[in-house]
Amino acid sequence: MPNAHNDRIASGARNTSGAHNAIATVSLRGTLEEKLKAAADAGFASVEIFENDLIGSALRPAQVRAMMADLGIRCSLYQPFRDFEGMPGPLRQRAMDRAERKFDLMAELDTDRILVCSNCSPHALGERERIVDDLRDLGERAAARGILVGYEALAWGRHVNDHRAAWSIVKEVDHPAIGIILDSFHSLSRRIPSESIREIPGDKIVYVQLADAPLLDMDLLYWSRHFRNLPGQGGLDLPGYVAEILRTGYQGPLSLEIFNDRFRSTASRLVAQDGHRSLEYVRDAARRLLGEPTDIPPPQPPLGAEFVEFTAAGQDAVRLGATFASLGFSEIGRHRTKKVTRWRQGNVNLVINAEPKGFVKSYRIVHGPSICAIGVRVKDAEAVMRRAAALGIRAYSPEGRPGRMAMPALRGVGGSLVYLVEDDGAEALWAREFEARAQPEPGSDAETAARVRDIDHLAAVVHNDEFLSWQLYWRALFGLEGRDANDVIDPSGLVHSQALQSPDGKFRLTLNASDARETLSSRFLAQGMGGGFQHVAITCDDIMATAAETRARGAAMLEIPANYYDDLVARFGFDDAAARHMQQGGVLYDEDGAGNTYRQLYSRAFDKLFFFEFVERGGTYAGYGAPNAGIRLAAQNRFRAPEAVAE
Ligand SMILES: O=C(O)c1ccc(O)c(O)c1
Ligand SMILES: [Mg+2]
Repeated sequence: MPNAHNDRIASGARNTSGAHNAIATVSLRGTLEEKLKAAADAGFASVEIFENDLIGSALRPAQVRAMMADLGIRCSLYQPFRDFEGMPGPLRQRAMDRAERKFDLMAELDTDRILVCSNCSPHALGERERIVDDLRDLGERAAARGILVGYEALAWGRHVNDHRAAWSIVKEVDHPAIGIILDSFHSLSRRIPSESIREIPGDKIVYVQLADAPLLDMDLLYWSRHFRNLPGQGGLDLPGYVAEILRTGYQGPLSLEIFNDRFRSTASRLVAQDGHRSLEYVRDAARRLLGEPTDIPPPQPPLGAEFVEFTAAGQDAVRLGATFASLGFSEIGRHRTKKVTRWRQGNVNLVINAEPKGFVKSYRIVHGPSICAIGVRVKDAEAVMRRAAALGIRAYSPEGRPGRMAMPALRGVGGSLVYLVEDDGAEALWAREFEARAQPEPGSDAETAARVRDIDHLAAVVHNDEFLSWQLYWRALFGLEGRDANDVIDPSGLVHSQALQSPDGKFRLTLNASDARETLSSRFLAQGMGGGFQHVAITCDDIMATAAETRARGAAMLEIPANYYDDLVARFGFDDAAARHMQQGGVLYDEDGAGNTYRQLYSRAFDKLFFFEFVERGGTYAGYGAPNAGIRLAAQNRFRAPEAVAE
């Protein structure tokens, strides 16, 4: 063998075979140049070059190689090589010739690994002996070039569609240049137990591709080509899968191979950054499953929401305060040095920040009066900050004034902030930062409103492009779990909704996104210039009393139509008087079938930007009143500006 060639392969193998993060070019939007740049910028050490991305590129392979060298990344896999094994007659020779041409190309790209996916051709023969012979022949050719071939079972392969079958073939081929490629989508979509990976020695795994996916009942090929997403964004057990791979001793890259229509239209920088985050998350989660040491602190689910901060100045701040008061909140504190007030009811803290400079001012200019930050209670804020840094989540520090922060903060996905409040230090923090105002007189509104308790959940409306980013952020950093996913019917289109919550249910979020241009979610995004928190749901002990009190204080509450209450009578057997009473209060109702109940009441929106909900949970009701969401949207829709309605 010529030495120069061997050295090249050896150095290529050295740089691309160690444990690192990789991404397939098919996962990213844009030209091949844009994809490579986005991957490098996000911190990936290597890429899988997807054949079509190269074929469609104006760059010659040598130019691609030079560009990768400039960017400091490598090509760790060339893929896919299709319809190879078990071909009849002359097609077999064609497949071998085709492989030789691709090996030439791989030398130009300076990559030493190729993916052969199981044959999908109608011509493919299923005879095992022939398949084994073909792969062995390919192994000889690959070995002569210093190339490693990985055989991947596509979930819809004609004869081989299960990694256990692929492994049994590779084992029989028994050639040093032939190994297996594992792809989590193909394995987990078919519900193949991940423990089966224990049969495979780590050094026979040539490459590992990872993708999560929402749990859909769908044709495998269609599901795979359009709905894959990043580990932590779907419903497959990626940590369990990766744990089994690491257990084999596999030392190669973990690589994202995400076929997803949305990713193809989202900025490649965002997908690449999220992708890197998702791999850090899944590697860490897998190591924890194995009981191995990890470099980063574990996810800490928030113990609750300590406060919600609104940015509003001047007359907006005055109107917002009046809105809070009408909902039963009292102003109980003023910041010692800033134009910030603290409002409280039960254990719920709302903050109005009217500072004329800094982050809150910029946020206000862009988004209008809005929720610019939330404060979450955690046990150990410093550990959360370290985990965030490892996941590429930026800390927030006010320009030029580091160390002046009362509590640490992180950038959220949409640009709002997430403050971390240590659970045992919350009261001391408020006392230090805020001067208390006179407490309300006994018997005042604030007293009767003491039946109000805590923040039940926070709801965000986000751009469709960012819907999965938000999920990854909250799952990877804080260990939230995905719960109800719903499609809600808005009068102007469909809204996707996803609930996330801490394992103990103390901290909950719901995310909403819509593609339709005129849904309330979409109009919020247009009006508020981007995604963010849109509503705050607050628990109370007696929602009928809260409904009466808010109205008595003149709060603008959302009216629910009479038809809804006729339907409640029909569905749940309420008597008419009870239904009319609920109608007067604008109270919506749901039951879960096990006798647990949910009652909810909405305020009108403030400048069409955000609103409040009171909820009374009866028993262990775990949802968010999903059957009522469409009713609420229809009611809010009636308050659209007349010119918008006339469109
Ligand atoms: O959908 C496909 O054709 C395809 C190709 C290559 C892969 O690695 C894969 O997982 C799927
Ligand atoms: Mg694959």
